[in-house]
Amino acid sequence: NACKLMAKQKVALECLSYHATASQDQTEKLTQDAIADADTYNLYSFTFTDFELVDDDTCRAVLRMFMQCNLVSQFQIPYDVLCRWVLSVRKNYRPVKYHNWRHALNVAQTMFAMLKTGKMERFMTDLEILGLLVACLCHDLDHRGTNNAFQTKTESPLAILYTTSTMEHHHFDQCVMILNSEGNNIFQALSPEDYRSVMKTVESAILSTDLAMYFKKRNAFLELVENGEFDWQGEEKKDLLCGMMMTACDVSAIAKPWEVQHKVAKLVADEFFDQGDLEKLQLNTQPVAMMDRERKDELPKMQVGFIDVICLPLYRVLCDTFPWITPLYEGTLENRRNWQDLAEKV
Ligand SMILES: CCCOc1ccc(S(=O)(=O)N2CCN(C)CC2)cc1-c1nc(CC)cc(=O)[nH]1
Repeated sequence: NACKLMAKQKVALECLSYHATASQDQTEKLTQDAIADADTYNLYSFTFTDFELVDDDTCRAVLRMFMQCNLVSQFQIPYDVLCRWVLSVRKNYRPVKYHNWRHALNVAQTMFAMLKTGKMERFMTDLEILGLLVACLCHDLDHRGTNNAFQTKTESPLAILYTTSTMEHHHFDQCVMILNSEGNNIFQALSPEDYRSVMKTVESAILSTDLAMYFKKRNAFLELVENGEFDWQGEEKKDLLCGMMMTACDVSAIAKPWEVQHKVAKLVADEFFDQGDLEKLQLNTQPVAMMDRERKDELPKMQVGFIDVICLPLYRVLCDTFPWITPLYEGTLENRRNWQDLAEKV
């Protein structure tokens, strides 16, 4: 009967989440590890890159960010629970070429730098800072290297579950699954009110990483800035600001020093081309230009378009209000010059 089926599903989910989370000995090892200071990982810089970090360093860098924001003591997160949770989040990223754990780490580090070096933390409560870092680390969980359109076209189970922002809803689901797994609930000491509030911040932040949502929110955000908004308090304004910050972090590879941007763009392109191959083979359809490896010579021109349509307008409006994040705008402008040079050469 239905009751029995529900019980079976609950057991299956618990079993799945057991296998989806970090092992006890991995957790114990990380819990014992000494954590280097923030400058060792270059965490306060907008030119941070993960390239020279070994996998275990990436987890230690995350622990360092949580400690620098004083989140562990502020929200009484048991340290072993935080270690297990970081390892479980890493475990639930797939080894796809771009949307993998390293991308999540880079997005979280940019958020850390925007809050600290960019001085944006002054507009955020500690609970919002906790929610934003958790959202960055979880925002692409279990990404398969294919986009929302591909889920719809292939009638994947995810597209049947969620018709809009398909992947982003799945990423949030995965975030909740990990938090609900034994020994992984970093929010366990929060009051029911704070728990509800931080989960709202995490859900809204993860869903705002769907670029389709970004275009909608950007206009409303622009209006606030043009009307001279300055305190950003109040749920709706804060939600808009957090959404813009999430997109700014999500695309921040575009602002990195050229050799970093160039390498990351190749990872993005390789993942897009893999999807294009799938569409040609599985769907027998012609992929869009950015996913068609036969049109890779148009890549520099597409990057200039990406910068002009998505990145520069966002960084410009954010820098107008929060001038200390100008390195993101300047880095993007520099890379526009580099991509434009390559586009003219072809
Ligand atoms: C590097 C390979 C080519 O990469 C791109 C090509 C085109 C565009 S686009 O702005 O024209 N646009 C975006 C919205 N789509 C719905 C339609 C196409 C963006 C990128 C791109 N995206 C990311 C984010 C994953 C990172 C990055 O570096 N480049």
